[in-house]
Amino acid sequence: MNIALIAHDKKKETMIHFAIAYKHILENHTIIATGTTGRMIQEATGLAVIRVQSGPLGGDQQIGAEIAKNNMDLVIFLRDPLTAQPHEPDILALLRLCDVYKIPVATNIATAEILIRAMEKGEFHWREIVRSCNSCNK
Ligand SMILES: O=C(CO)COP(=O)(O)O
Repeated sequence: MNIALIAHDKKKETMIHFAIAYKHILENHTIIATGTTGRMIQEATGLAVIRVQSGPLGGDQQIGAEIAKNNMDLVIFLRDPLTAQPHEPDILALLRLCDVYKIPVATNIATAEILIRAMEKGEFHWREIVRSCNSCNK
C-alpha cells in the first residue's frame, strides 16, 4: 500500500511519534511525504521515505496528483487548524481529491490511529481491488 504522511509544523512532533510507534506497520508499505515531514520521519525512524516538495512549494499538489492517479491508499495529513497556511488552496485541493477518489484520509491523530490499526488488521484489502479496477473509480 502507498501511504502519504504530511504534517504542518506544529503537528510534526506528533507525526514523528506516530511514525516511531507504528514503524512496524509503516515499514511494510511505501511511504510518500512532503519535504520537511519526510526528512524528519527518515531521521527519526530510518524508514525509507519518498519525498516530494515541501508543502508550500507544491508538495501537496504532487501528492494530490498521485491521488488523482489512484496511487495513494491512505493519507495521513496532520493539519494545524489554528494557523493560516500560505498554500491553503493546495491543502483543500488535496483533501478534495481524497473525497473524489474515496481515499481514507486522517486529518488528526485520533483518526490516524484508527486508520493505521485498521490497516494493520488487513482491513485495507479492498483498496487493492479498487486500484486494479479502473471502472470502480467512476
Ligand atoms: O505544508 C505542508 C502540508 O501542507 C507540509 O510540508 P512540509 O512537510 O514540507 O513541512
